[in-house]
Amino acid sequence: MNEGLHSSSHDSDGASAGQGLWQACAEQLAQDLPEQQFNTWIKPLVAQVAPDFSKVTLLVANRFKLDWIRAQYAGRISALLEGLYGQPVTLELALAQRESVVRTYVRPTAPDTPATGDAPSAHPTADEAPAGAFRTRLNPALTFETLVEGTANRMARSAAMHVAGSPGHLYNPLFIYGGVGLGKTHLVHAVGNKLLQDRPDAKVLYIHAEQFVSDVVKSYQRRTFDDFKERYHSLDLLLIDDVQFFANKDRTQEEFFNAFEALLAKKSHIVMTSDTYPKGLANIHERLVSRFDSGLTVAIEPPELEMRVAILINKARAEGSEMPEEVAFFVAKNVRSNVRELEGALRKILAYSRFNQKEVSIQLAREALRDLLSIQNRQISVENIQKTVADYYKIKVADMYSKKRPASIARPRQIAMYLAKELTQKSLPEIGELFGGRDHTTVLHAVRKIGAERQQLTELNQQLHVLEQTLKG
Ligand SMILES: Nc1ncnc2c1ncn2[C@@H]1O[C@H](COP(=O)(O)OP(=O)(O)OP(=O)(O)O)[C@@H](O)[C@H]1O
Repeated sequence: MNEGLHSSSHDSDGASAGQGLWQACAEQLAQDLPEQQFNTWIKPLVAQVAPDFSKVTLLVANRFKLDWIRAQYAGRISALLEGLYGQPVTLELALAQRESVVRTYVRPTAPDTPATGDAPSAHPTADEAPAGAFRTRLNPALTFETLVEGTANRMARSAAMHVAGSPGHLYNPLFIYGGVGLGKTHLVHAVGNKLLQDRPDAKVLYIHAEQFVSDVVKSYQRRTFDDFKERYHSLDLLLIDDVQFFANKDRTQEEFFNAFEALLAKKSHIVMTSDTYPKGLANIHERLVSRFDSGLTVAIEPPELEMRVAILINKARAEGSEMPEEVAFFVAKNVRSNVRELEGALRKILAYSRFNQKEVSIQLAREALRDLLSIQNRQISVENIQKTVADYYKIKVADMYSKKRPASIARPRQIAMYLAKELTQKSLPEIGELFGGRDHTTVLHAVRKIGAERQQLTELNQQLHVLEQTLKG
């Protein structure tokens, strides 16, 4: 399988070990990716591995491939290398001929342009895409089926589904905004994929705003504006990602305004994403901002705990692995910021599990994520215990202080008191105070009761174990 994989090292001593690291990574990718993807993008890569393994440089044949690998695979490769080696590995992508090293696995960076100028970006344009491969630029893997629903994205998702089902009617334009890695790109691809599934002849284009800027500049340079207009104005559905990148690009904004008006006039649909709501956009013409806001504007929020757990379990399954719920809970509790980070954590855990041939467990997750967890270096507080226990038993945090007595609430509360005594330096009266002003004897009773039951009941012991592991990070 690996005959086509090349590897070289900066010195001959490290050569075979370096080769081993890259080959192990590539073998994993060969298993994880569809064969065609692997053969097209990964197999031709030449790896240079630093003797101490701290850095892997992948040499890529051309700019287009480099951008694509950076966008699609760098995060995954990086996590795999790190998982295999057990320590951070810097990943770089460089052009093979010129060896000019390009920074990698970050989001596409904004072109370095003067405040009012438009300049071509590093993205390939539609004309440069390999024949047939990226006509719509849709990623077929990003569908509604693979997008986990939760409170955080419910409104955006249902509006997007509506648009995919009957484009050109309600919610035009649809403007989706939210922080990084929350699934905006995924959602817009899902709209395109769904529409194409129902109407394979529909003209759909997904484009990142930077690519649009680049297209505008190129058509100015080459005087091919008619082609440009023909391409954009004839679409049935335009999906445009990260429109905040239009800031200060005057000509681009003008062309986008024209395309926008043309598309709306012929009842084509426009779906846009941004990191902020329309009025929060800086350096974008007022007439454009008011157009952005003229359909439906919806936010995507950071996913809540249960959604994060569901995402982890689903994604692990999609990778052919089962992630036990308690492990997903542990990871979701510790990785909160966004879905991209959650995916990164999952990849690390799966790579670590495969490489060490160990089953996925909390202990393994803790080892695989040790850097991430040590950064957090969290101090265990009573509030944290109350929140974690409430999440775990699906009760409200407020019930930790309330006077309610049903067993479904009283028992988790006792468990939280027990953990507070066990994991913090607080005294019994202090803990009682933090549990809604309860007497210290109530706390003592809970501590003794749970401590004794833990010896008898395997299930309780197991639950406490999960909670302790989660809290200790
Ligand atoms: N609800 C979800 N269910 C499943 N996967 C999700 C969900 N939300 C996000 N993801 C995944 O998380 C990753 C990051 O999402 P995406 O690229 O869509 O984020 P984004 O909001 O566009 O971020 P950015 O602003 O950085 O471009 C993707 O791999 C996406 O498939």
